[in-house]
Amino acid sequence: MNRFFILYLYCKKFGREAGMAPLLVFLSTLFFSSFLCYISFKRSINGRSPPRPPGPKGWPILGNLLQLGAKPHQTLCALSRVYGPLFSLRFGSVNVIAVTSADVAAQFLRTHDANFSNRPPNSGAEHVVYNYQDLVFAPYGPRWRMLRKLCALHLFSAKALDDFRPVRAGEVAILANTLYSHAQSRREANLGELLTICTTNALSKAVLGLRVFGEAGNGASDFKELVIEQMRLAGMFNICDFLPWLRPFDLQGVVGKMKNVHRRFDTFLGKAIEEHRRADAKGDNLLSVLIRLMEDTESHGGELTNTSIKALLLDLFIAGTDTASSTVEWALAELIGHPEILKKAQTELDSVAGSNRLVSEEDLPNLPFLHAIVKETFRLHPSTPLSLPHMSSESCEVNGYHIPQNTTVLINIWAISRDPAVWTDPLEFRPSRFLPGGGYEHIDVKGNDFELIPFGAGRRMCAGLSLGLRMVQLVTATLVHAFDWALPARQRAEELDMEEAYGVTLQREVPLMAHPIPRLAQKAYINV
Ligand code: HEM
Repeated sequence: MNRFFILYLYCKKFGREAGMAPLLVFLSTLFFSSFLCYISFKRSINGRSPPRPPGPKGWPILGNLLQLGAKPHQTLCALSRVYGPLFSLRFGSVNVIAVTSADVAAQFLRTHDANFSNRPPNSGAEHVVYNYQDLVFAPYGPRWRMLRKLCALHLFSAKALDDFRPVRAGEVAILANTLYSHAQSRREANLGELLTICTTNALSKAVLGLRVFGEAGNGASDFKELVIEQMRLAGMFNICDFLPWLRPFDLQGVVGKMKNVHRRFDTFLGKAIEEHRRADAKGDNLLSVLIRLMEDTESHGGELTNTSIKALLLDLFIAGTDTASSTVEWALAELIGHPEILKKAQTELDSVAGSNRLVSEEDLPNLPFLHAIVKETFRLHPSTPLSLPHMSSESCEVNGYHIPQNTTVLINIWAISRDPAVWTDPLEFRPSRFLPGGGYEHIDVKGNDFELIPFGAGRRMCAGLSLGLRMVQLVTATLVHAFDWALPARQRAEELDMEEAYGVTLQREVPLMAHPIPRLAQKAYINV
């Protein structure tokens, strides 16, 4: 700015002395208008039109895709040490923003929540869940609202949770009984596998009125394979989602597999709907309720169709089973590695539930240390480390940066809950931090405290939070109360592998294998 002004004065002085009035007017005008242009340019850079967030340079065409590595949540956390808690990336032709601090996450999911309530397009939503007819990928609007309301009322409300309480108790008792027989025959248990069976059956009984794992003759084994295949596909990275001109080629064969899974799911769910219809949809499971509601078009404006019901059921199985079971598996692995914390939790459970029966949901309000263990597990091992992606509907300004329309936003839940600026000794498993006097007793997992958001936050936060949380608390409590745990021969607790494997949910790289050792009276395990 000073340079323009000095030049202007210089021109004025020497021009006048040389009798060059017309030239002087011309030059002064030129310099003055340049000066104004310069000012407005600087303003547009600094003020009105803010810059894009910083970020690593990418490759031509692919952008930063190749830099993500096998564990993108860890890579993005490392990049935030260089570029700060809000930085930009490019995945093929898609603009992406990564967020790694609680404050910035609150700006996206609270201050600008409405603008970020859509999900970016992806092949899974198109080919598996009936072309965005489901709840997880539905565009933010009336249909999404209707599906969310239906689930909130008939599956996740306090009344629905109470109605299905015996179902969860029954499945947890079957799990305890199975572990007891492992103990009797001195077999080690594959915890991940048994927990997936338990959570999926508890959900499928509430949703379809049947146990999809472990019962012959109802297509259950086919369904089991399907759930597993779908989870594998959901964890795969389809490069064509980011380079749309590659779509016709399906380079990784992902779309072909998705279509196959979709067809099989469709047949299974179509049959389930037919059977429920034949039985006049009299049951109290969610599918019966939805079929009854479908007849009453006024209640849903014609939006509830056979297809949207199937899409919703698919969502519930994909979103609601592995999330809960992997969290419990991590909790138990941490407890085996910290025997003094396991002991303290057992003492609390014994004092509330005794040793003649399994712990029940009615006991949960009296187990503060158990709740602290669950929170600490969600903090260190959030089951969806990058949450689900959000997308901006319009361009906007966040934290002084310009975010263009249709930008994908990845909230790194994993990095946020390990942020050393917020958490003391962030990598230590220390549940007592959530107890009174522990420094973090005010923090909850329900989307209000952005330092810990395993279920996300804002309008698109987890629809099944109430059920997921209840299930994780009950199953963890049961494993801790009913058994002591020993690792297979020669494996020492302090050497237990805690490596993560990235996928649709944050699984353990090495499945947790352990020997259950019953610690309650025998009758507690056989009353199934
Ligand atoms: C430990 C258990 C669970 C965890 C940690 C978890 C976590 C999450 C997260 C992080 C999201 C994305 C939120 C966002 O986009 O901001 C989500 C979405 C969702 N979850 Fe869960 N979840 C769990 C259990 C469940 C269960 C049991 C169900 C249903 C049976 C469920 C159904 C859903 C649905 C339908 C959505 C999409 C919501 C929408 O787009 O409006 N989740 N969950």
